[in-house]
Amino acid sequence: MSALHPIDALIAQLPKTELHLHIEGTLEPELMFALAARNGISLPYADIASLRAAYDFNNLQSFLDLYYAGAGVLQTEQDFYDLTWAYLQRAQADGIVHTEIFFDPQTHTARGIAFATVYHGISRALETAEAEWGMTSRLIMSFLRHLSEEDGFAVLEQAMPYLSGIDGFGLDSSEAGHPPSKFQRLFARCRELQLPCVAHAGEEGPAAYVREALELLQVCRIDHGVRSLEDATLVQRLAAERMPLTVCPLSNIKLKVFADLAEHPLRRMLEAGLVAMVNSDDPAYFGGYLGENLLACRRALDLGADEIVQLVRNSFEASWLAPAQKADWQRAISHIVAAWQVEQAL
Ligand SMILES: Nc1ncnc2[nH]cnc12
Ligand SMILES: [Zn+2]
Repeated sequence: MSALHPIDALIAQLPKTELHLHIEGTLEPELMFALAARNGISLPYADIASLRAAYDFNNLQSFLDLYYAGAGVLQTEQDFYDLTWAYLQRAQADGIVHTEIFFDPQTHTARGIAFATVYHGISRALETAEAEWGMTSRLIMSFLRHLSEEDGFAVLEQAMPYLSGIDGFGLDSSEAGHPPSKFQRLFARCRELQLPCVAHAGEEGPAAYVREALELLQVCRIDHGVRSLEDATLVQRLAAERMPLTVCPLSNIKLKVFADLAEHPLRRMLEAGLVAMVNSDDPAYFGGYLGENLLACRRALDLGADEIVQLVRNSFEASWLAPAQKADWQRAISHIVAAWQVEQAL
């Protein structure tokens, strides 16, 4: 067996935060089958291997079709708890100390599941992780952009009793043909509620959608944003504003945004001064959680320790942790890097 690469050892030791994770995208095939059995639902796959074999996507939409169908096994509050708890256990094993997760309530309310069922299941797991391990989290309610703005207003109304446990709003699902401008009034309402907004933009859609997300939705982070690189003026602006871009490398490869990880622009994004960091998006479908994304990028792009540390630091900077907590984690990173450097010098 070959020895662990020294930078991979550093990746394992660093405290990490994840800012772009769809909880429904953490539904592993094993849990999907277990919940289907528990709820008397039959899946159109003979077994786990044939389900996994279907995870061969051509683009975002081919993934979303499977992802929304898979979420159909989530019925009860306990199901949402079990889903979230399974992710949190993996996150803890991955060295994640803080996570900001998306949930897509419309995926569930459209099937007759109450908003409260979804919300309480997820929040109870997040509270348990904080009580048991001190893992902090934020919960981001995301609107489905393939649905109408009116539909978004309707789910926002259902969310109102739970707003104290919701930390921000997002925009996801099929990007092409559903520009941020479609949700300008909805996001204006979200901002009136004094909560931060983020949006998927520039994943499959053009750089112009990133501009719209900034200008029309006034987001404080761009999810993905990789196609921003097609517009040099936009890149300069994103860098000057220190606008975070929550990049998801393995997701981009599985959804064929880039042909190969070696062609991924992550390194170029850092070189351009962008506040980019690595996230897992829908790890059960894309073949890797956060640590695996970092390891795969390190290998494919030959990232050095400085770049890995920059990505991890960017993630804490862009998080919604309080400034004092961010400073504590940045100090912790400095200590770990210093100890790692001493070890390397021996
Ligand atoms: N990568 C992605 N892009 C857009 N919507 C999503 N919903 C879950 N994953 C997504
Ligand atoms: Zn996403």
